Amino acid sequence: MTVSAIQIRDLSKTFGGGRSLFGKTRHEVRAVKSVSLDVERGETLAVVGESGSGKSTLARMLVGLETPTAGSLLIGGKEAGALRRDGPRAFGKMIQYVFQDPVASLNPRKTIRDILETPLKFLCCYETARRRERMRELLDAVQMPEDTLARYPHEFSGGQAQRIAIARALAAEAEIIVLDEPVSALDVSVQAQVLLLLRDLKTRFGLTYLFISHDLAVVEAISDRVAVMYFGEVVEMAPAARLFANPGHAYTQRLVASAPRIRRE
Ligand SMILES: Nc1ncnc2c1ncn2[C@@H]1O[C@H](COP(=O)(O)OP(=O)(O)OP(=O)(O)O)[C@@H](O)[C@H]1O
Repeated sequence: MTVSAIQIRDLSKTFGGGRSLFGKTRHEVRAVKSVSLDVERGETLAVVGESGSGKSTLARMLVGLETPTAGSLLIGGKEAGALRRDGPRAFGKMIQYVFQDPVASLNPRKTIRDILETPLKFLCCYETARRRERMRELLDAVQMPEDTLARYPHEFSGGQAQRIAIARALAAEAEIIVLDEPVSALDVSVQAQVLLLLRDLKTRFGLTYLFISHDLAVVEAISDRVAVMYFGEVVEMAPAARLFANPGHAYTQRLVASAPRIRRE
């Protein structure tokens, strides 16, 4: 039996509630409500929904940036908490995260060499020569020139910076990458290039993507299956072609009806 890349069961996250230090009742937000889904190895599963539907909270729980209130989460068949207790190295080799704002996600005081070398030192390549070789391979994979290494994040456009952030995520050779609105901050023409790159990398390295987006045109261009979130719940889950041709849930129908379209190659 093949093990799913990610297995989520009844996962919930509630923010707030209880009382503040000063005794005031804190407003409770149920950001994610009992979500269950599997991400199969080698697929791109998109999680789509409008702002506030809980997509990012779900993604952040996957990579340990938020702690679930309830439910279970298996990554590569292993319980996520146990995997984290094995240490950041074991966890980082299983799953990586790419943020929406590429420039903000790269430390402005560090050169790209430092940014790429840190995970390599930590996760895999203990020899300097091997690290140099890996950095060249990583830049080549994201189609950036070698002189990128000596420069700083602010010297790059948003699209270039996102390529560097993707290279950093690839450094650990993790099979699963969570991409949280990775092209939302980019111009439409640059979006298309980065989406093509992501598709190429997925095939080349046998990656699995969980792709968070509010943008249905982007989702249609990249995903194999789509989960639709609405007020913290997954209300529909279907292969992308079927969902766009024949949306089932009333909310999905509204989303699809109002979205512009990008054609698949
Ligand atoms: N740290 C937090 N504390 C309190 N409430 C939060 C926190 N993070 C998220 N929320 C709330 O949880 C709900 C879901 O937010 P989330 O960011 O997951 O949605 P989203 O679909 O990713 O939207 P967006 O695309 O705008 O980020 C929202 O109501 C949000 O205000």
